[in-house]
Amino acid sequence: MTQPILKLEGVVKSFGRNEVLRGVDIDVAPGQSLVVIGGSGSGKSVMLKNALGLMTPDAGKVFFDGHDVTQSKGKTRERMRARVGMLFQSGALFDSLTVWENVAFRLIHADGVKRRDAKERALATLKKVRLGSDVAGLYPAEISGGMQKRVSLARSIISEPDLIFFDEPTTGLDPITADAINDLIIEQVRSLGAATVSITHDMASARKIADEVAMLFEGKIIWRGKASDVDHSGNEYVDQFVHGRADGPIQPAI
Ligand SMILES: Nc1ncnc2c1ncn2[C@@H]1O[C@H](COP(=O)(O)OP(=O)(O)OP(=O)(O)O)[C@@H](O)[C@H]1O
Repeated sequence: MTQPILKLEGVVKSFGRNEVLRGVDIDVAPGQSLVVIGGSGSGKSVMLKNALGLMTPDAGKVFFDGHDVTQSKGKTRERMRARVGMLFQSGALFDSLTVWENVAFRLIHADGVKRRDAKERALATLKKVRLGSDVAGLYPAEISGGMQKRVSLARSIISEPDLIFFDEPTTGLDPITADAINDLIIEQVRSLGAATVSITHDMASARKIADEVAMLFEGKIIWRGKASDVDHSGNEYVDQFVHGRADGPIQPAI
């Protein structure tokens, strides 16, 4: 089997008595697209943060391209981050920077690329997500939510990463704009040949962008399979979730 680009092995994370992750095992092959589904508060973001190194697991391991990065800091972690892109929930753009400065942020501040060259690359990347140079000089507050997501997508792909994390990429968008974002994600991820790990509540998005779907429930991955099998998984938890039923083994989070 090909070496996974990302692998979580028995990852455990608690906050006080709240045992959020209770042994998460998951791996993603290069170029593959995995979508992790799960209810509100099930620990999807915590899982992502542990994978990215923004949180350290209490137990278990995180491997990036075969290297154990669980405890890595400094240069080793930076080397991993250089190969990873991230689209945060709500876009997380810097309000005080223009669109192109947001897109080029990593190039200027981490990679030491000259401002002029970084701008050129930012403009080329914005073009890939169908945003013209007229938008590049605007501030995030001056563009729509759908455009902000496109800017975030451009920012996540500018370094041509091998692995991209998408945290709720379609949240807050109408279904048509969400679908256009999904199309852009698929197009750009394919052209990079990157692997992706996405977390979402949006089943339309999951169905569209995933090769495989995994479900997180009570701190563990309880099902994993092809996206095309998600409607007949034979798992009552998955079934309840994908059909959005309040009745079933999963209790609504209210
Ligand atoms: N830094 C933190 N300190 C304490 N508790 C935290 C922290 N981060 C997350 N949690 C807790 O971990 C649990 C899982 O949260 P998480 O945000 O991962 O859920 P989620 O599945 O991403 O939810 P949603 O789909 O609603 O975004 C919650 O109970 C949350 O309160």
